[in-house]
Amino acid sequence: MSVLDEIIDGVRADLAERQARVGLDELKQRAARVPDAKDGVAALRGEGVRVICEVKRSSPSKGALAAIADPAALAGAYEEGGAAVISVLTEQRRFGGSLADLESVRARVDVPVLRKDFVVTSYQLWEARAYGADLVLLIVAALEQPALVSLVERAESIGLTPLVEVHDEDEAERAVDAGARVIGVNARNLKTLKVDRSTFERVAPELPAGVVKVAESGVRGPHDLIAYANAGADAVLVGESLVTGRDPRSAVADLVAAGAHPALRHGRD
Ligand SMILES: O=C(O)c1ccccc1NCC(=O)[C@H](O)[C@H](O)COP(=O)(O)O
Repeated sequence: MSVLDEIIDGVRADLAERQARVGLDELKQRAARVPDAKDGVAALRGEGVRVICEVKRSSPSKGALAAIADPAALAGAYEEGGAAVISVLTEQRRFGGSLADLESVRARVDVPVLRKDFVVTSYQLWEARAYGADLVLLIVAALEQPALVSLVERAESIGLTPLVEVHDEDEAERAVDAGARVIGVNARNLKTLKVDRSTFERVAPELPAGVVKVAESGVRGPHDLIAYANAGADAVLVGESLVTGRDPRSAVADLVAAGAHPALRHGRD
């Protein structure tokens, strides 16, 4: 069984438990009380390379990364450093996240918030909205094409911007066919968990000009952001190097400054 399959088995078990506790109607009522979602596309497109900063406690590849006692404070530091979007991992078993993390981050920051999880049903989209997310991750490798298409449409219909994650050219084609407006190319191979930064430069040319292109994983500092930007990235998604470094606010500020350099504009759409 692959790591992805193992993670999804756990996600389905936890999901069944939550669905037994909170019905869909109750979730929708809660979502109706949350302010309208912010526009994820607008947040990720524009001058400079946008930086998506992740609240990441642990991971299947590295185990425990950081004891994040106050995810809202960390997200606040990211926002002060210039983050365009805050990504919150809500998967519990392998990443140590929760919907409570999402809710507390949402209450703290003004920038859009991404629910990063292994979404397999529309119930999880309603959860994302009910806990204040503006964007939601959909992983192509985790979904058959009809399910992907339906989740992209449902996410958009309830105001969420789907960030559709791919790992190769075939998945990129599926994401485009599903109507994704924001596509993330993840450099982390889900079978080996190894990061290969060249994945982005190989896959990104398959994506249409109008799509927002996000380079995910493996950003250790400004030099990696610059390399991704030169390969066409509109935004980068950064987790580990921010939660394991000493000063998240200044680390984000350094990334944002590197991404704002005028020379980078020539390599991007
Ligand atoms: O991080 C992992 O080990 C991992 C394993 C299996 C599926 C997903 C995984 N990570 C999710 C991510 O996509 C990253 O958290 C995100 O791109 C940030 O990457 P990094 O900056 O390298 O922490």
